[in-house]
Amino acid sequence: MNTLLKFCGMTNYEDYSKAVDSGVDYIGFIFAKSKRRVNPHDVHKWVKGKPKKRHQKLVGVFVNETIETIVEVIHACPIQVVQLHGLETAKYITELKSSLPAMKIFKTVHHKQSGHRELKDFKGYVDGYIIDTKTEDMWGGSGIAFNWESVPLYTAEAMEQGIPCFIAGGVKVSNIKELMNYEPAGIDVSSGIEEMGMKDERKMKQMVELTKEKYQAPDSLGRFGKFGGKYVPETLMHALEELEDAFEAAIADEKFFEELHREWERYSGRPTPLTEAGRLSSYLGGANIYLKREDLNHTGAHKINNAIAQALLAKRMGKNQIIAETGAGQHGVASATVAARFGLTCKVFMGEEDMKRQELNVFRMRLLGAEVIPVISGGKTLKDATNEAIRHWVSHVEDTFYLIGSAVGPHPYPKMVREFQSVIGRESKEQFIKEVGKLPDEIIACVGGGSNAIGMFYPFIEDDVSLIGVEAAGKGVDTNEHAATLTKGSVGVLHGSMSYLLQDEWGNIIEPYSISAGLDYPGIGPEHSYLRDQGRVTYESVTDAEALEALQVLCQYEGILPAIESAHAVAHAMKRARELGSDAKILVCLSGRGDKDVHTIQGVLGGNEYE
Ligand SMILES: O=C(O)c1ccccc1N[C@@H]1O[C@H](COP(=O)(O)O)[C@@H](O)[C@H]1O
Repeated sequence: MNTLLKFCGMTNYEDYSKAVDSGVDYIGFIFAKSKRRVNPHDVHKWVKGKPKKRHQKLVGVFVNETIETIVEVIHACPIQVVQLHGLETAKYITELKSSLPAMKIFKTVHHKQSGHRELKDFKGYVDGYIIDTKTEDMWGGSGIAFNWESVPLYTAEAMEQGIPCFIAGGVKVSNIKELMNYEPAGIDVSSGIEEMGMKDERKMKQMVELTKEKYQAPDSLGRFGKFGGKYVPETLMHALEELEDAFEAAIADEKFFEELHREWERYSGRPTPLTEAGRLSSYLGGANIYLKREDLNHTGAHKINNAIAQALLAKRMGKNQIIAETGAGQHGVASATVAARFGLTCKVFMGEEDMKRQELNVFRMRLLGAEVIPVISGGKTLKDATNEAIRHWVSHVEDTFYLIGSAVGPHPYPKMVREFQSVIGRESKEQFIKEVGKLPDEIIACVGGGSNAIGMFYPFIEDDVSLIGVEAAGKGVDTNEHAATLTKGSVGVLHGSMSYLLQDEWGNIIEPYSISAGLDYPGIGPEHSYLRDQGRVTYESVTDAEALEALQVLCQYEGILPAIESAHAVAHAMKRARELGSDAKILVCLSGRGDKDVHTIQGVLGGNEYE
């Protein structure tokens, strides 16, 4: 579990700059009476001189200050969190919030016997707590620790309120591990990172290292252990390097994210809701199921998250033509949509078999102005469409951006798609903690190439949560008609990266099968192969019949028609809900809606039983 870390009391540009470089989550400035007190105009200059990293938040610390002064400080420098370190009351906080409605407020509670009860007074008023030692003459920054045996009580109360609780007071490199045994959500340090009145770079780095259990994949070559990499013709190497540079520069650029978030919010409709499936859960009689509603995105699935981001990247790189491959048609529709939105031309490669299964989506892509190119090689499905798209890219690499729709392909695509789809997991985490007061026990997502799953899992990878990917078992994993790559496959190279594949003993791809076009892929994103081998994610499989049954149950108990792909995740969640007790909470990524599948479903179920 990752512990949040705050470094407080920066008094000069050098110290602030070291804190930014350390990667710490929160950086604090003292605006109260203290040897560390700073002037907001200096803070403004320092931050302008060295912008913070995207995930970092700047905190202003105040003690029993007037609201007018806090507002003045906030207008003078870019603070995102106000830390109230004195005797401020809930009434005072309400007034402060009416002057600064968007501001996050952390309240310090000074430790005393049963101090955790005091947190109840601030329930609903604040966004986080700091627990610190009070000495006779200092409100904070004393370097003195309190008895950490009380830490779990504070943490539990804050968890119940769905917000983090930081432990402060006398934390040093030498005792931080001891504190971490009490599992605080966050740690706040000021004097413990100082050496002769200045912040010490080495101490900061050590603290970050001691608190973060970092999941660091892929490596600089794009490898997730032995998986991933770049297995492409020489002609594409330069294009991939150029793409990697552009992607890394974009994700370090706040402006790129500002534009991306604006598009996600105002064009696609993010954040998507978290829906408690109450009737479904009661029907199953076990765990509570929650659905992350990616089906409510513009164009009906999670695919648009990544398509918007890659299209913005294409524009940034000055490439006006995009190409895409599609199986179910959802990524094709998403690509055609963003091409229209951003004024790009779009060619979509689609297997002829999939074109028949997804006739309406083909029409929709054409309506959106895209050219849909039928692929007639191989099984005429997603693998063949991807082959054809790569072939086209090789000969048009100068002005063409290949917008890959899943976490597959050569580096940097798996990392890039994970980054852009992680919005699913980040939002879910925040929503779940807010609504349920803790993290889910299990998270379930369907896996074809694996983009909705990795987007959902990645932000939870270091948390104590079970992660389950669900593959398509088609007519059964013991038949020849399935797409269960991780359950039945072996390691090989496909579409530019190493991963598990469905292949015969000579390395020829075995045609996959699933009722859902989106899961009908013989490979899987390399990170899923890695996570499976590491044992961090468990992969299960669900048959066509089980998925269709789950689809009907979700329709009838919740009024939600899922995509057949997503119904695989729902089917496994139904199994698990029955196995787990009623205290358990399951989060399912409902990756897309089923309108596109009505024709297929009707074909299997017949039209009459629902009259
Ligand atoms: O650090 C200060 O000078 C300070 C002054 C007034 C209020 C709060 C202050 N700092 C807070 O104290 C703790 C950490 O202290 P330490 O690690 O024991 O030195 C932290 O919450 C700071 O925000």
